[in-house]
Amino acid sequence: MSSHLPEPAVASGESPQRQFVFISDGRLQEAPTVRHLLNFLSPLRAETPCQKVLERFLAQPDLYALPVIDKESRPIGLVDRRSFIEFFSKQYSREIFGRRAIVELDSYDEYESANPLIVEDSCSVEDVAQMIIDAGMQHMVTGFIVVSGGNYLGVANGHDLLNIITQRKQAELHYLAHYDHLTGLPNRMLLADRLERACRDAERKNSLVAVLFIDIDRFKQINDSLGHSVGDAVLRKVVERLKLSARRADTVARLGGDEFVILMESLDDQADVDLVAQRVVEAMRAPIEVFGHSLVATVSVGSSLYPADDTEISPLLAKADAAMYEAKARGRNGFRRYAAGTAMYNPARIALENDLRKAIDGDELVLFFQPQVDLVTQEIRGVEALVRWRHPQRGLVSPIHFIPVAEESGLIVPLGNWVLCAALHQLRQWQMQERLPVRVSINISALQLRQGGFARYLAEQIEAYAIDPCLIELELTESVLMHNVEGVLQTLHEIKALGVSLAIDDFGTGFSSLSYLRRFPIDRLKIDQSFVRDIERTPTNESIARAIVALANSLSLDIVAEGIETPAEKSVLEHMRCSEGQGYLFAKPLPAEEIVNWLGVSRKELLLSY
Ligand SMILES: Nc1nc2c(ncn2[C@@H]2O[C@@H]3COP(=O)(O)O[C@H]4[C@@H](O)[C@H](n5cnc6c(=O)[nH]c(N)nc65)O[C@@H]4COP(=O)(O)O[C@H]3[C@H]2O)c(=O)[nH]1
Repeated sequence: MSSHLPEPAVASGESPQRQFVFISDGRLQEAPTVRHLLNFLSPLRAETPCQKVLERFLAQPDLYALPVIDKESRPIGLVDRRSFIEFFSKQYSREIFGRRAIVELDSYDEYESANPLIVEDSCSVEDVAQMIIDAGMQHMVTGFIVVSGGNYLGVANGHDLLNIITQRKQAELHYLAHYDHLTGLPNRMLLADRLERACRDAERKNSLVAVLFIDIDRFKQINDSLGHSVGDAVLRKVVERLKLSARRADTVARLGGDEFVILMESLDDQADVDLVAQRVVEAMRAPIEVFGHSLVATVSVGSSLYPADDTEISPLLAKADAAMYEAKARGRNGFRRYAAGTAMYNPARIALENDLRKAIDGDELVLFFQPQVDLVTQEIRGVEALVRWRHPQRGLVSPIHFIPVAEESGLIVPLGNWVLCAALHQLRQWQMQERLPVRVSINISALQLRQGGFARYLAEQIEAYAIDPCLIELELTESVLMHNVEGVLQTLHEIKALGVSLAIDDFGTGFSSLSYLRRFPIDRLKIDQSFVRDIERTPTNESIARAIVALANSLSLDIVAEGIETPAEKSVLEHMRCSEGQGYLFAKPLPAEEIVNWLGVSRKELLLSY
């Protein structure tokens, strides 16, 4: 190792953090190593004359740094373009030092070389990301040297590293959002997606799609009497048998609890559905052996058919569910097809839907507001309106429980309209009291936006409540932008023309191309709270949040980080120049009157505490 070039930081692949898995399309893969990022770059040798180094930099303007190796091909340093060129730009330096070897340079004060990072090719990308964050991010720009057994292989650059980490994180989030943890089966969300695609295909090909709804008979008894671990083991065994009963191309999904669906695509004949349903019922008759117990877990199965029974996704599932209930009512352990006379019977769900309908018409819904604050000054910049349901029996119900029911039943449209009007009404109150002249963000669901005339409805409400439109922001999820692009684009332009701004909620979780950001008239990105959680000790979260902030800056978009719970999370985001934040650290969602108090009292405390 030369004494002239800086001491490199060498990282081996033996780090204990290497158990990461790469998840794509539901399959587990090995964690990628830096070998995936390798670019060959012919290195310099310690004795290379300075003039030659300068010539290489001039010939390749996109090189940030050049690696230096010794006679045994071991990296000994890195020549940083900026400091080297700055040094050489002085005419006298070129003349005096042009023919000297690079190793002789560091006796001169002007020359400062970058401290290189050298990593073994077996090192995981997560470990390298952590090292780069620990070292202060400069290697994101200069890149790092990759070695094998200490010998020079090539270099890798920070952009490729960030890309691969972002992709992995998105794949992990996609997996968590679309697959069931216990069984590894597609979950309700992925099923809905596949069902929608299958129906579109069927329409083109003039074929059929079937939904088999499967529920384990008396599963609750197994769980209650033998415990959850036995229950879980039974569920896994049931899944094995369902997979064996289904055709190869069918999707077996878990809706939750003991409910499963088999989605059968590209069918020509209802008889195929009956066959698979019978196979499922038969397959469950043999006892299941778990933890020394021999249990029989029979199932009830109901089916519905696209397009004969329904052409919409939710009713199609509901009809298969209703047929399954009929099979249960007829003594369980059997199969029923949906028919026109089948009672649409799912008591819990129907009760919730009915209650929600009444809640929208009555006065059980309330809006809470959560502050969005400037991370540097702690000034309030806006509030997000979040709906709550004060149920007479169940108490305060979280939107997590009733928004999905509202979406599936179409009740989200009247509910969303109620939220919009209530938020504008509140904004008007604050304006009149000269209390809170801040932006109010309102969540808008895809179905609402796709209703014809949404922009007109919005304009009418803005006029009715006499609100300055620049105080209104609509929050959309990435998925809203993915379907019917032209129609959505037009509506968004109409909304923007009113002077209302638009934000993308839960940004980064949508698994979508970023190119739409340029196409759609978006004003703000909200970094999803999953990237904010423990950001100070989770390198992937930090890299992604940093990438989102950089992306927002480069497209001149505003940015808010969601779900900030700790001073450490806030501090990391503040340092990466994320301008605004929202989260329990500042305030939980609060009723309208408490927000005003919060402004008066808590903000002073906030100012003192950070
Ligand atoms: N763990 C943690 N959570 C935090 C923190 N700060 C805020 N949150 C919660 O994160 C959620 C943020 O809202 P969202 O992403 O729009 O997610 C919302 C939104 O998708 C939906 N939602 C709520 N209100 C409406 C509405 O009026 N219309 C529509 N369409 N959806 C709504 O329900 C979701 C859940 O709402 P909430 O339960 O109010 O949950 C809120 C909020 O209470 C924090 O520091 N830590």
